Amino acid sequence: MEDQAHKPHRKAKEKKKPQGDHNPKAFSFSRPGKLARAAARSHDIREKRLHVPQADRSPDTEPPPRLVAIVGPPGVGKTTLLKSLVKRYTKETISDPTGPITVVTSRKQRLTFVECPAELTAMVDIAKIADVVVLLIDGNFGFEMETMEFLNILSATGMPGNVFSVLTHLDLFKKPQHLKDAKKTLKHRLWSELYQGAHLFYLSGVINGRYPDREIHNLSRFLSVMKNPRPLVWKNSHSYILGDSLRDLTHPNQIEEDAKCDRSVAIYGYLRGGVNFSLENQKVHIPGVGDFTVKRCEALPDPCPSPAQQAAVAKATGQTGRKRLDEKDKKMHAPFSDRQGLKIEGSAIWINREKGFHFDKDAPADSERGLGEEMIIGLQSGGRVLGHTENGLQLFTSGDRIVDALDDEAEDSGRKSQRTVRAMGEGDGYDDDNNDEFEGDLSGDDEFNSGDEDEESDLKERKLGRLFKTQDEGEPGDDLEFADSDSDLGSDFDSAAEAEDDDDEELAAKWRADLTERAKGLQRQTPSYRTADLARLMYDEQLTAREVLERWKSEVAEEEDEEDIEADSEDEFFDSKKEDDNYLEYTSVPRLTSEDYDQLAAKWSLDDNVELLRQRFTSTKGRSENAEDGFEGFGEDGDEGDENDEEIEGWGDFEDLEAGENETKQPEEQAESLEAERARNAARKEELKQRFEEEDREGFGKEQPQEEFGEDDWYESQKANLQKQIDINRAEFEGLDERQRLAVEGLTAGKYVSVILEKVPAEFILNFSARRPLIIGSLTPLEERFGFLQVRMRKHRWHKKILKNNDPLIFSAGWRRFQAMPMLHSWEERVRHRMLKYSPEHSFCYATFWGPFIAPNTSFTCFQSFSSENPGFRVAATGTVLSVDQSYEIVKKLKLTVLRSPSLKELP
Ligand SMILES: Nc1nc2c(ncn2[C@@H]2O[C@H](COP(=O)(O)OP(=O)(O)OP(=O)(O)O)[C@@H](O)[C@H]2O)c(=O)[nH]1
Repeated sequence: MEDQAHKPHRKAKEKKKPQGDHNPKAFSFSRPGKLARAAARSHDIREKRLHVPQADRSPDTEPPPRLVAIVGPPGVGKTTLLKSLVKRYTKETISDPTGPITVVTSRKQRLTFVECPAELTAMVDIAKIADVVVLLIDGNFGFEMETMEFLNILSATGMPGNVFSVLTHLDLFKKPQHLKDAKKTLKHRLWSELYQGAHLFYLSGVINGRYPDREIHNLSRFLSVMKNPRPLVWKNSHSYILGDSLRDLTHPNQIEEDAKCDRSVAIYGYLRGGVNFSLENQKVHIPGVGDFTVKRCEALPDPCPSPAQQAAVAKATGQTGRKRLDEKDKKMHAPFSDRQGLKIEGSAIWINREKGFHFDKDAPADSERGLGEEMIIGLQSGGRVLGHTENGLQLFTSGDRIVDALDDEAEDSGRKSQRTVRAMGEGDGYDDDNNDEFEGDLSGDDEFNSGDEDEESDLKERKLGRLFKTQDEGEPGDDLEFADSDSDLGSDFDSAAEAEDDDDEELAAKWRADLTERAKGLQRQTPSYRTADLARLMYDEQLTAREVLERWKSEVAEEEDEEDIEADSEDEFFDSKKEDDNYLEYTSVPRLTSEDYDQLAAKWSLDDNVELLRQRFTSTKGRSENAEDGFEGFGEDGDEGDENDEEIEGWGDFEDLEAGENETKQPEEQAESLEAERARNAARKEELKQRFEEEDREGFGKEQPQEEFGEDDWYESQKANLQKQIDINRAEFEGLDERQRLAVEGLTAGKYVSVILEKVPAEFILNFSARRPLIIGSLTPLEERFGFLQVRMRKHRWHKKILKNNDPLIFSAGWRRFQAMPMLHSWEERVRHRMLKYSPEHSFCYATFWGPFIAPNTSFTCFQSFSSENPGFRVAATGTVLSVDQSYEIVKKLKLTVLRSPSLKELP
């Protein structure tokens, strides 16, 4: 056979030779858009972490229970939710929860629930202390004024890390589609108020006076597992207590003699916040009551310890503790509340169900029993508590028997119809027809057509926007109106308010008269020294030394003003006052007499001296030949010469002058004093060196390697530094015994304490209601003083009225709520503050008022009235404190501010 002809092999494809350095496809992305988004997101997440590092002030021991505030409009279901949550955590039923209720929720965690009444004062106070906010919204009605007010107060005072919103009354929707729509709209509205993705829970219907267990379980899981949010600056720099019980310690005889006598009061509660609380003489403020000095503060045993805490105690004392959080471990502390028929007053009468008192009720009847035991057995007969007796309870012999006192609650299955809400005031732009229509829509009226887009959008608009309708037209616009004279203030504002204005004018005039006196007094006491002004004047070549000092102390103001300003009595307000003999010791500026001025003038007239002084500030060229002087920082370049000596001499002279010595010295004397000065400096340097060496032994002064930090490393290193300081502080206290430590360090957060206050007005006790939060907030030394505060504030866009200059406003700043009359002004051309007649409509303005000091950068909210009869949005303005001082300059007339320049030119 002939060889079979094979099909020839196909020629292999020639491989493409790589043409460039790399394959461009290998380095491209399949979906660049997605990648960009992913990169942006991971960058965002990284950036989020980078807050200004904050010292972790959480206590070493058990932290205080987290404070969960339940907030919402009246009748929205706050009490129902509180009861449901307490039942969920403790398996106990509280018929009338009042005041803070602390419950153990897990092995290490406890929560304190507090219901915030729908009063503005309570909402303002609670916003300052809440760690977690549960915001109740009637899903059937929509957002109400209280909800929006509270959210705005929260954002102004500092939003806590966790705000959970809960929609109630959802069972009142008849059609599922309406329910779905309402949920969706409310969710989006809430997200725009809080943040995208804010948690929203739904509670539908009330069974036996509580919300359905499954839904409560869901909410409670979130409450239990939430993370520790970043503490707010205000809370981290103050300590505070939310009082959960109160006792009047005043002797009964004293009250009998005079019912209105000042009381001694003990308030109990968990200590919270970032700073320690002194055992004695701690200055505190109770919102709504006033400032007090704590007589004594004592740490008490924790009435509601967490299982972990109990286990730790058991371990320390040698007893074996339980490992699991079983039913018996579930605890509650609610002294103000009525628990299962037993009212507990104060912490003195404390009955613990598990461990309070044990007796055998089945013991033979003839066995000896105390009176208390017999009463309890009587109550317990048949296993029923008061109100559960079959025959009912008869209070008076002739009275009816109350049989179903508690049955109402058991059968409470919620409302059958939509709840009525706070009515809007007249003129808010809604007629009744609209309201009716709206209610009908929401409660599932048959006419509602979910498919009709127009109507749907109408629903949304009405539901969300009806309470916050834009202001009427014709209100003053954005243009700023300046106050040119007193008569301008209020003259052309509102004809309807004219009569009121007249009164205001009178009051304002009176107030201003007082103010002038006060300002004078203050000016005399504590002149305001601003270093920025001093620096500006010092470098003004046209001024002599004397003029600089005088100007700085504002002495020239009076002379110049006399020429330029009309002789208006009120203008005295802007005059600076000459310094007086009441020169307070705490001023940091040396006192100079007129003799000193002459000496200084003589000295400064020499060009050399001026030049030398200039060098001091503008170059590092200085002395260095005498390293033993201890002034190494001034010059490293080794320039030697007489000039430097003179320079030092010059400073020596200045110091001598302070001591009152004559400036004109003989050269020998000068040389001598120079030697003495050097010797002194050498001694000081030696002492410093020794001190450093001592610290060096502990590794403090060691040469720190100059590290190059990356972005993250730098952040971490700052945090590590803070932690190091905390560790040093802790180590410092560790050597002390317990009592000493308490006396020096004070009580740390997490302790259950009693605070004893004296001279508390009787009205506090007489009008006390456990439903309102009782807060004790510590004050820093600055916050005890009064003076002028300069703030930047903005009228809230939902507040209907614009704010008028000098009109009283209620401020909520720090712990305090106080009324003040802010003088509104603008910061013109960065040179002067000029008074305004009214607040600008949509932008910030400045305001200055007399009030209690507060640290700059603290934010505040303002209200015209707290009254709930006041329809509309009550938050009038929000802002931040810029500075505090004893006097400020605000000009009223433009003339005042331009006049100075010609007089400056005349100066030599
Ligand atoms: N149908 C229905 N009724 C509810 C719902 N939530 C609460 N209620 C009822 O509304 C009434 C008022 O509830 P509360 O819990 O007392 O409301 P509150 O917010 O504590 O009221 P104030 O303390 O007066 O501010 C009670 O009768 C509840 O049964 C709900 O989701 N659906």
